[in-house]
Amino acid sequence: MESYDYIVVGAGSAGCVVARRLSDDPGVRVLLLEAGPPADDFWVRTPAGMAKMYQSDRYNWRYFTEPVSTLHNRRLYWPRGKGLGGTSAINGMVYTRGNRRDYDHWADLGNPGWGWDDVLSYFKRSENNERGAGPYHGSDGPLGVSDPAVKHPSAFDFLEAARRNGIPRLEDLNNGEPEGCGFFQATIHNGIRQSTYEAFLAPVRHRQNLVVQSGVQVRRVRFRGLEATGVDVVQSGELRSFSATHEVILCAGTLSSPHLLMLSGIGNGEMLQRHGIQTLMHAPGVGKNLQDHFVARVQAKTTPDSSYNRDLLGWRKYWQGICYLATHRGYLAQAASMAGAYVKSGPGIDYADLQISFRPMTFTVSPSGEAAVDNYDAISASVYRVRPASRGEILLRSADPLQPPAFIPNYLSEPEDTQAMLSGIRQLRRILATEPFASRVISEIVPGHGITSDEQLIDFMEREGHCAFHPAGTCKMGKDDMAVVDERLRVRGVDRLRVIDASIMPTVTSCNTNAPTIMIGEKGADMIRADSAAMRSSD
Ligand SMILES: Cc1cc2nc3c(=O)[nH]c(=O)nc-3n(C[C@H](O)[C@H](O)[C@H](O)COP(=O)(O)OP(=O)(O)OC[C@H]3O[C@@H](n4cnc5c(N)ncnc54)[C@H](O)[C@@H]3O)c2cc1C
Repeated sequence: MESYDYIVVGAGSAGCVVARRLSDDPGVRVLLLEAGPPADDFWVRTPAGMAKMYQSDRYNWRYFTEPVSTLHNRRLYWPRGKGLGGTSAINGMVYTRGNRRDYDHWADLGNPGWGWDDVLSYFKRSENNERGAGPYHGSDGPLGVSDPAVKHPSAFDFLEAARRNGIPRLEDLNNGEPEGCGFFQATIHNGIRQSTYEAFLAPVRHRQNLVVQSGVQVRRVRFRGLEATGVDVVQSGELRSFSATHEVILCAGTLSSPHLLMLSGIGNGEMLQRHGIQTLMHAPGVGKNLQDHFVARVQAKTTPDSSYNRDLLGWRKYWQGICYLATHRGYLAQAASMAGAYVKSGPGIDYADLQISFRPMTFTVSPSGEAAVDNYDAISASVYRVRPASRGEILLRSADPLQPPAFIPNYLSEPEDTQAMLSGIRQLRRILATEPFASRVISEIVPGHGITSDEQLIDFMEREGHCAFHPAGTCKMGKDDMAVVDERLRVRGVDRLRVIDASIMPTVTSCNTNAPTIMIGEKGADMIRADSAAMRSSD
């Protein structure tokens, strides 16, 4: 059996960072296993390619939730990256960190070392921000972060209208205390998407001590007693195993890390038994505490100069293509949202609990799955409650590792989420109806002018709302009985096994989740190295 010091499972936002940082030490041998393919084609690297990635058979697991009873039993589409870079290779590239109080709260929950002052250095370490280094930013990390390639005039007007609604303009939405509006930065460098593969791993692929294997699906973790010793995999239809002399590290993401734990006998004992899996460790928290951001959108038809839809249609689309190829700028080099705001849903809220995003364009997902730009001039803005109260879960459906588990998100199951969203939609509409933005709007098309009462807006959310694709929390870090990992991200109750990805968040961050997950990867790798050094010195 091939043997390595560390086996990292899943080459996504966190996994590529962990593999890179562990392999910085030439004395250790690292194996990174990824179920999906290499993801280095033109459309992965080109920001506008996100439209093709959205339902790609090749780079996307294309999951669906179970019918959501609070949303008229709709099954929501849940894209997830599959390939080197994972979801960072298909996401919207918006670079946000949330609020310092998110992390201070993690520390208060019994996770020393995770407060904002502790994690800030890891955000900075990962980052190569085109604005240069500063108190909140780094400039010599692997991950390129940049301002929008084009700042559209209607985005400036959106921000001015927000300001006139009492939302202050911020130069940096990642200052740890965003309460205001501004332009989003993006994980794009010189017009190229910064998947964590592109940023962290591609530059070090030549390392002798780093082996990256794509097309390898891990089926379960192997154990000797309560000690993880390696993994069983399927590779090209064949079953095989790899051994790890130091540790196995699960970085398979919020939807798959708990699944792998269950398949390995770590989970709710009763559920495991029902599927014929022998319980190694009864851990009732595995798959619980699922949190996600639920989104409502407002769209409006606008004057032609307010939207860049027409720049992506007809002959102009080819012109944009030529500009992109020549300069790596223009509308093909944009992230999913251009500008946004963090606001409170009501007077009694401690800190901003709504994120608003604005884009001077619109698209429709066709039945074939491709997102196509609309052939009229329009803008889109959306809002979600960043700290939802609703909790979902992931349940095992089968002992067959190739069958996905059941995803039960329970969106809007807590009335306070619905109330906050109502406030969000109303605030968003107010901004769009304020000058200088107001005179750009011809008519609202979604939800539509007639939809104004609470009842109508709730019905709209239940029928049309979707998710922001930020599931987190299913292997939460903490000390209580439902915690799956401790503050050093070690799976509680067993040895030599960690989880390092978005699933360890005890509460989802008040923002998009890619940058926080990269930070978790940085900090997790650091802890592994520190623990290993401490062990060597005590030998
Ligand atoms: C469409 C979309 C848009 C988004 N937009 C943004 C955005 O603009 N900004 C932002 O901050 N966040 C965004 N996100 C969210 C963000 O990208 C994710 O939170 C983040 O990438 C999660 O990282 P992760 O490491 O936890 O998991 P992932 O990046 O999903 O990595 C998990 C990896 O493990 C692999 N894997 C799973 N199971 C196995 C197995 N059994 N064996 C081997 N490999 C396995 C998967 O194929 C995958 O590569 C978006 C997400 C989506 C889906």
